[in-house]
Amino acid sequence: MVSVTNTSSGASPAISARNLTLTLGSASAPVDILRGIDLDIAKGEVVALLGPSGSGKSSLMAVLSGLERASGGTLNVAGADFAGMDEDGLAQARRGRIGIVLQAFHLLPTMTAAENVATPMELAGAQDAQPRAEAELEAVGLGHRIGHYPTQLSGGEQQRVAIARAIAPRPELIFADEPTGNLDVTTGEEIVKLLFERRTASGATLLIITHDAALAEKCERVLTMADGVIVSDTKNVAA
Ligand SMILES: Nc1ncnc2c1ncn2[C@@H]1O[C@H](COP(=O)(O)OP(=O)(O)OP(=O)(O)O)[C@@H](O)[C@H]1O
Repeated sequence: MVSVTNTSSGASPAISARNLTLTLGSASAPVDILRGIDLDIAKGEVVALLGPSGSGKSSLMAVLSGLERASGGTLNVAGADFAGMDEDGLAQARRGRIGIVLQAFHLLPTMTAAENVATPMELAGAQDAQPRAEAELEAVGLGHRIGHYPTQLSGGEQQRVAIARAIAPRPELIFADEPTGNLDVTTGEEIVKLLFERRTASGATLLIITHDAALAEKCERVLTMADGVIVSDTKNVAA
């Protein structure tokens, strides 16, 4: 891997965080999980987030994606002031702006593939949720599976549905937390290829947590965390 220390600062970043902190646990036993994150991610950047288990990767992603409120600092995501919002505000701000793909798929078992993809768009008020869901399922290679329920689909197929669900609303940002963690190596490689293809088609910014060095090499930029802070930030010249 050819890498250089990152020096870019996008004119209009997709994410801008300053001294971001997250403290959880109880009042008598607080745990400082994020300990001062400063980060700018430019629009359209593809960024890998690495680091040992427990270093705070998922916690950082939860805060940046609006699933968790920061305890301190400033955070602007896709033009919205996330640090100043309560949980309802964050839920509203996430809608349509942010797509999330997790290791464990998190599809709703009582809904078909098409319903899993269309429902979030319907909740956001999209009139064309159904045709968009079907088109995105087609694009991830599941056009023949739109009426199937998650239990009728393989792990790789379920993750394709989750990718379609994340991308169909045309979000500005996609967050993926170890999206291949529950898949075998070959299926995982197919899923990464698909995620990158769909990301390229949409132009969205992508932040992906991974333990896979080969996957990190495919990203333009690699952030490494340790003990609640970012300890390195490099650009992959070859990516
Ligand atoms: N609700 C919580 N209360 C207290 N500590 C927590 C809470 N949630 C997470 N932690 C702690 O925060 C630290 C960071 O966890 P996080 O899941 O963000 O790490 P990670 O780098 O994503 O790890 P992994 O690679 O294992 O998924 C861990 O030490 C974890 O135990």
